Formats: sequence, C-alpha cells, structure tokens
Amino acid sequence: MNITVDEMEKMTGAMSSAELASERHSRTTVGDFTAADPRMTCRNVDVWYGSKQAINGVSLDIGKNEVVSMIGPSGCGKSTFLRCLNRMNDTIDGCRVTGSIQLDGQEIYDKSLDPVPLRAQVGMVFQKPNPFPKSIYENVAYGPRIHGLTNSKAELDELVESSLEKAGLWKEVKDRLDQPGTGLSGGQQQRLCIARTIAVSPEVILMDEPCSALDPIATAIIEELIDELRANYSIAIVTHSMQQAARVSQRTAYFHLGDLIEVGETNQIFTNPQHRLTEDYITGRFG
Ligand SMILES: Nc1ncnc2c1ncn2[C@@H]1O[C@H](COP(=O)(O)OP(=O)(O)OP(=O)(O)O)[C@@H](O)[C@H]1O
Repeated sequence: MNITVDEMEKMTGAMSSAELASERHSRTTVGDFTAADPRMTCRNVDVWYGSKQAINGVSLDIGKNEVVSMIGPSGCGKSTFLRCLNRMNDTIDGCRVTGSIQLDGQEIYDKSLDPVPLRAQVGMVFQKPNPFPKSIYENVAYGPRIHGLTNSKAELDELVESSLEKAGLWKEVKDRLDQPGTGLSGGQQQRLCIARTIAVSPEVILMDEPCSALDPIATAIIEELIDELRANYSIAIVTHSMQQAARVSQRTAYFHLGDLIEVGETNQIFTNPQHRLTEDYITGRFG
C-alpha cells in the first residue's frame, strides 16, 4: 500500500505500533528518487543505532556527473544516510544497515567486499578540515601510496600535482609542498582534503557539511570547485544551508525524522515543493 506522510499522520491514532512500523516501510517518497544514469542506487535502506531506527526505508539514486544535496532539520538522518554510502557507519558500534546499496551494480554491503578500497572509490570530505599532521605533499601522496596507484616517484609527483590542480590549490601551494598541511588556512585545508580524496581516483565524493567551518570567501571557492568536480565525479552533499543546496546541486533530497520525504530537481524543491513538510522547512516554519 502506498500512503503519504499526511495520510500516515491521520491514520496513526487508529493503528497499533506494530502496524505503524510495518506501514512506515511502504511510505512513499514524493518525487522521482531515481537518476537517469545512476552511479549509486539505494533501495529500502534502514539504519538502526541499537534499537533506535534512524533511517526508514530510504531509496535514492546518485547519478553520474550530478550533485545531490541532502537537507533537513537537525537529527533527521542526513549524515547517517551519507555515511551508509561508503560504509563509514561500520565503524560505529551498534549501527546496523539493511536494504540494498549498489555502486555500479555491486552491493557495497556484500560480506566479501573490502570497505577499504570502497572508501577510495566513494571518498568523503568532512565538516572540519582534517589534514594529516604531515606535509602538503604527503597528505595527497599517502592514499595513492597505500593503494599502490603509482609505480615511480615521478608518477606520484604527477598525481599529487594533478590532484592539487583539480582541487584548485596547486598555484597556492606549489612552492611549499614540504610544509605542514595543518599550516594552511581553513579553506585551503578543506581543498587539501578534497585533493587527498581525488588522488585515489574516486567515482563518488561524499561531503558532510564541507563549508560549515569556513568563511564566506572560502565557502564560495569550495562551491565553485564542487561545480567543476561534477564533470568527473558524482557528489552527494549534506548541507544546513538551503542557499548552498540551491547553488551547488542539480537534485535535492529533503529528509525528516529518518524518512526521505521528497526529492526532485533542486529548482522545483525550492520553488514548488510538493510536500507540506518540505514547504514548511524551506519557508523557515521549522528546522
Ligand atoms: N553514533 C550514534 N549513535 C547513536 N545515535 C546516533 C548516532 N549518530 C546519530 N545518531 C542519531 O541518529 C539520528 C540521525 O542523526 P544524524 O546525525 O544522521 O542526523 P543529521 O540530520 O545529520 O543531523 P545534523 O544536521 O544535526 O548533523 C539522530 O536521532 C541522532 O541522535
């Protein structure tokens, strides 16, 4: 049975909690959660922390060469869902993920799949820039070295340069590659983290509020970069800033209490939301 959240709310008084729990799985997301050319496909994803369910039957595609933003009030599950996409939740005790998440048609939760190379294919940039306590060069060279991606120092040098170039940082650091990454400004550190992610040839880049620790100028530079990166990668970004979602993404997904309420073209979500909860959020009535 397909029912909307509104209908669900009307029905709750008449249903037992067991019936309600089973109905929650068939709750429909408003809008088309599929992408024409998907890189990742997520179907009926549930996430629990112990006995508490944080994500309820979410289905969403991340398409090739698109930026998908995930928005919603604090605690709605955006980061939890994002972390499912490269199995970062594996590192959290008591966290359990069910459903199907595929990268290029392969189940990423398959027991035989090694999460270490997966996290190179699906890289992650965190809220707070977190360069290693090493030189700028080593920050970028570390991943390719442990994944055995280059055969010589010259090749590694080239990869470090091209990754810094793609992250828009090369010109600013080319004369001080041996200096500590932690000595860069916050915005530069975040671009260094992006270069580090790019260096191991990802297909998808996950970004969890990547600009929340940055000033408006550094934020604008990262937003421009995200738009450029889209030419080569699929990007999923969690953001608290609706303006940022509107600026950087082609599709937007609105989460509420662990449900994916609505997904659609970013322009449509912000100008003509179909669900009352989406409308309430984007018009500032809550969140
Ligand atoms: N490690 C954890 N252990 C237990 N519960 C957790 C853990 N991480 C998140 N949660 C819970 O899961 C739910 C979703 O949290 P999550 O951080 O994914 O939301 P969010 O939308 O990203 O929030 P925010 O915008 O505040 O970062 C919340 O109820 C939160 O308390």
